Amino acid sequence: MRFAHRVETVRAAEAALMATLPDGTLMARAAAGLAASCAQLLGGLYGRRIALLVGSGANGGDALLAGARLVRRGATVKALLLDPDRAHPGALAALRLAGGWIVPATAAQLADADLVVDGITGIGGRGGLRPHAAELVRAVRAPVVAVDVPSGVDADTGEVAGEAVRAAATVTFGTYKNGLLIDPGHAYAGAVRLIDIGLGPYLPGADLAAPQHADVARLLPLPTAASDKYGRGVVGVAAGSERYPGAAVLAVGGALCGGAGAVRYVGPAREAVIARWPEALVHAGAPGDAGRVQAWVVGPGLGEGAEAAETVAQVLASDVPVLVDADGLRYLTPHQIAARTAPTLITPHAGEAARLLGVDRAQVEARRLSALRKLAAAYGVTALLKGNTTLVSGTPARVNPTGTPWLATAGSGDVLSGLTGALLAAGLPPTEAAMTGAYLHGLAGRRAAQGGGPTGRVGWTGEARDTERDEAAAARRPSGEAYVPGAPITAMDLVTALGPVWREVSASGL
Ligand SMILES: NC(=O)C1=CN([C@@H]2O[C@H](COP(=O)(O)OP(=O)(O)OC[C@H]3O[C@@H](n4cnc5c(N)ncnc54)[C@H](O)[C@@H]3O)[C@@H](O)[C@H]2O)[C@@H](O)CC1
Ligand SMILES: [K+]
Repeated sequence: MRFAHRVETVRAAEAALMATLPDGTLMARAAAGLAASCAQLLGGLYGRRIALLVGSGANGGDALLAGARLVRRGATVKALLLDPDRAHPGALAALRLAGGWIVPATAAQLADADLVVDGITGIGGRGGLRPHAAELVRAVRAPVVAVDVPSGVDADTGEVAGEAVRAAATVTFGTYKNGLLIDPGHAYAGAVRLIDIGLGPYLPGADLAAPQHADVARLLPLPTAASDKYGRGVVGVAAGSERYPGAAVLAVGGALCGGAGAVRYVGPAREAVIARWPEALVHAGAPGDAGRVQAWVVGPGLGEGAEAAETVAQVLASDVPVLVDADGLRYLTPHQIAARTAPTLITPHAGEAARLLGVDRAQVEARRLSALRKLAAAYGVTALLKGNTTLVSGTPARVNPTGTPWLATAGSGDVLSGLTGALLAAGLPPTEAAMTGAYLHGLAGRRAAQGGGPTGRVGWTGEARDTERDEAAAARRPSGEAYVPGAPITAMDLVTALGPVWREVSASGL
C-alpha cells in the first residue's frame, strides 16, 4: 500500500520528530532527497540550468536548500523569489554561499531552464496560484519537479481551485498527501516519489491508501482442492431490460470472468445472456425466488419504472451482500438500507453521486473524497466513487491507482459491477471487494488498450502498474514520455482481459 495522511497529521508528526532533532534537520533531509531526484531526472548535473520558483514558506526553503546542493554538484541554479522579503532566510543564505543566483522573478528568466523546481507552496498552500505565480508557471517550457505538492493543488483533497502547476514529477516528504493520489490533483502531480525523512514512527493510521499488486494479490480468492462452485461464490445479477440487454451480458461476463463459481441471472435479457454466456443460470421469475446466491448485483441497464423499483426492493430485502449500481441507484433510500442485515455497496459515478447527495456534479468532481465520505455516511453503505482515480470508502479510504481514461466507455461500469459482485460472493468485505474490483478493472483497461497509463515501456515488461517501482522508473523520464497512449477499447475487451490480469496479479503475490 502507499499511504497518505492529512496535512494536520503530517504537521503533528513533524513537530514530534523535530523535537528530537537539531534545528533544520528535516529541511536538510527533504532537500537532500529533492536534489537527488532532480539529478536523476536530468541524468547528470554538470552544465545544466535549473530554475527555482520560490514562495514564502518552508516549501520554498526546501527548493533553495536543494538548489545549494545542486550548485555544488555542477549545475547552474537561479532562484526566482515570489515574495523576496519572506523567502526562507537560512536556505537563501545557503544558496548564495554555494554560488547560486538570485534573479528577478520574470518569465524571461525561465526561458533557458532545463528543469524548473516548484517551491511556491506545499502543504501550507491555500487556493490556486496567485496571479504573478500563475504568469510565471504559464511561461515554463521545461519539465517541472514539484516540491511536496504541485503548487495550487490542495494537499488534503486534491482540489484545484484555479491554476496549478503541472509537474512531470513530484517529490513528496514523509508520507503521500491525499491530493497527490486523488483527481484532479493526481493529474497535476506526474510521477510521485516519496522521500523518507523519518516521520514513520510518528504517523498514525493513514487517511487514504493506494493498493499495489501485492496488496490485491493477497485478497484474490483462489479456489482450493475442496472448493465447489458454491464455495467459490454464486452471484445473483438483476440487470438489463428490453431496452438495455447488453448491460446484463456485460455484468454477467464481469462476474464469470471475475472468478464467480456460478452466476444466476434474473431479468428480461435472458436470451441475450444465454447466447453469450451458456454457463449462466437464468431465472424467469423475480429476484426473491431465484434461489440461493452469496451476493447480488442490481441495477446495470435496469431502466426506470415500477418493475425496476420492485427488483431493487426485493434484492435489498435479501440477507446477503448487495452491490447497487446505475439505474438501481435511483431506487435507493437510507431507510431501506437501515433495515438490511448484510453489507450494501454502491458504485456511482460522479453524476449519480451528485444526484444521491443533492448537489452539482462539479462539486463532487472537485472534492471527491469528501463526496465519498458523505455518501457512505448518509446512506449507511460502503461507497465506490468511479473516476480516473476511483475511491472506496473505508478506514483508510482507498484510491485506485490503475485507472485509465480508456475505461470511460459504454458498459465499462457494468463489467465492474459483475466483477465486484463476484468478489463479494467469494466473501471479501465490501471495501476490499470494491478496491480489488477497481484495481483489476483498471488493469484490464490498460491491458486491453495496450497503454493508457502513466508508465510502461520503461525498462520493464508488461503494462503500466503505478507501483513504486514503475514510478521510480517514470521519474527518470523528465518529459513524461513514459506515458503510453493506448487505443480505444470496448467493455467486452475488458471482460476478456480480466483472466490475464487476474493471473498476473495473483502471480505477483507468490
Ligand atoms: N514542517 C516540517 O517539518 C517540514 C516541512 N517541509 C516543507 O515545508 C512545507 C510546508 O511549509 P509551510 O508551512 O511554510 O507552508 P508552505 O511553504 O506550503 O506555504 C506557506 C506560505 O505560502 C503562503 N501561501 C499560501 N497559499 C498561497 C498561495 N495560493 N499563493 C502564494 N502563497 C501562498 C502563505 O502565506 C505562507 O507564507 C512542506 O510542504 C514541505 O515542503 C520540509 O522541509 C520537511 C520538513
Ligand atoms: K510545491
